[in-house]
Amino acid sequence: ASTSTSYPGRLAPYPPDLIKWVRREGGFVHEAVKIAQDSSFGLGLVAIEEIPKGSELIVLPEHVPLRFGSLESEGGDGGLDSVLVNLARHVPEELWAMKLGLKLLQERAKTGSFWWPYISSLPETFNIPIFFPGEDIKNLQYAPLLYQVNKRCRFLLDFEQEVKRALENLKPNDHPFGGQAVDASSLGWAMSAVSSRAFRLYGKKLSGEINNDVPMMLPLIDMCNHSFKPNAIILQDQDDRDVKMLVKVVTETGIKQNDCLVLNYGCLNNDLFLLDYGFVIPSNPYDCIELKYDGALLDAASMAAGVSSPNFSVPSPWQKEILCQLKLDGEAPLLKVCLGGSELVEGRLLAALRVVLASDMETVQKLDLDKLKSISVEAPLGIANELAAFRTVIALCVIALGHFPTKIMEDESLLQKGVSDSTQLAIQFRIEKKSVIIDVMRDLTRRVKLLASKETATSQG
Ligand SMILES: C[S@@+](CC[C@H](N)C(=O)[O-])C[C@H]1O[C@@H](n2cnc3c(N)ncnc32)[C@H](O)[C@@H]1O
Repeated sequence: ASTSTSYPGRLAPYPPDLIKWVRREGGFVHEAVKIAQDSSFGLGLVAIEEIPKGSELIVLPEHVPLRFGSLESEGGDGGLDSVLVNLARHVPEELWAMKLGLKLLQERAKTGSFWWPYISSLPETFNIPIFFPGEDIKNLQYAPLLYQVNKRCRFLLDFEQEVKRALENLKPNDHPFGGQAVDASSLGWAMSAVSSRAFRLYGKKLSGEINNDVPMMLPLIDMCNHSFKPNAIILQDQDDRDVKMLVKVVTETGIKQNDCLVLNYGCLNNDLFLLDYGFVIPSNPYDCIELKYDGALLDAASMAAGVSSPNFSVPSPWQKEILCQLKLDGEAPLLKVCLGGSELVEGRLLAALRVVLASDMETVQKLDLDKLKSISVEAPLGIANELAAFRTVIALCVIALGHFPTKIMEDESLLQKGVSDSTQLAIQFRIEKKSVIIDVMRDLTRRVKLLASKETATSQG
């Protein structure tokens, strides 16, 4: 019970010891691995002694991970419920977490579930945007994320009705959730539990085929917090004795005493970290902002940047042709483009700017698209063209910054006053988005200065 007291806010006040459970089920847990309170990230796994690089930390036998079509013969009883399978068909692919969430809810409701030791130690609540008060959803101040949050909330409300209809006239024995009521809030709990803890790994799908993208919840392993500089990785291995797939966590670096064990959840932007996990990473190198490729907006930005008569709204036919190849024009275009992240300016946008701001068709057509898309290929259409393209992006950044109703300084002083957890997350999120824009502007300004000095040097020479 002494370790149980360090599980605040878990489904059961005193969940069973997860490490013991994994070992009892035939899994392996390194003796120096313990569950501990991580100062700011909830619970985490900690090494209580030094562990050398390449050591196995945790090995889960095949029947321990929880998947939609879990190997019932080993863990639970009976096959997958047909009501559950039918309900899962209503879940769009992008909300895959809800599908596995249905299975989680079923196991949560089942008396004596094989996974109860695991489920009872899951958080009782999740601080992610679908649960934010309306005011804090607005506080995010960033339209693409507001759109995603609203979409998920709407889905949960519709799905609640779908579930109610499916459960209406069922006999108690056929009820997939043991007769318990399921509403948008419990569905939201399950979707968040999965989105914040599941990993997509190799596994058998319901059809029996092996797939490398099967979402599963990995008891104990999912106590590892995230870092872009992980000291451990997940590996999958076949058991020596038979063909079962084991899931392992292995150290990637030597681990010092008292270090937390951290995995990389993925090179994700802050939108996904916030939506799925409920946290925001400061100075996240993968964070970016989304813009819509829009001729009128680009004309305005480019005029503000000093281009006398930009023609983004009415590109000439040869330019239009290239824009179609970039999927920025033509049938079913993909108009969402990004600034920031590892690319700085999304290749498709950069190529479009270079092409539409160029006047000489032949020079453009001599170059392949990959060169036009790459920021590391310097000024492929000449310095003046590159300067106009970069200045247009800087002006786009100014416009994008203007869409945020508050300045970073105001946000910071709000945070200092002390606010609720959800307000704090929303404010941190928008500070990071604005920082991305400012960083892009800073980088491009530096490039513009360098290019301008080269242009002067050339013209003087
Ligand atoms: C897979 S669980 C890890 C275990 C979790 N800390 C717990 O208490 O159960 C993922 C959750 O841990 C927290 N977390 C993990 N890494 C984090 C990080 N780098 N910054 C902030 N929170 C983090 C978030 O709440 C996230 O949703």
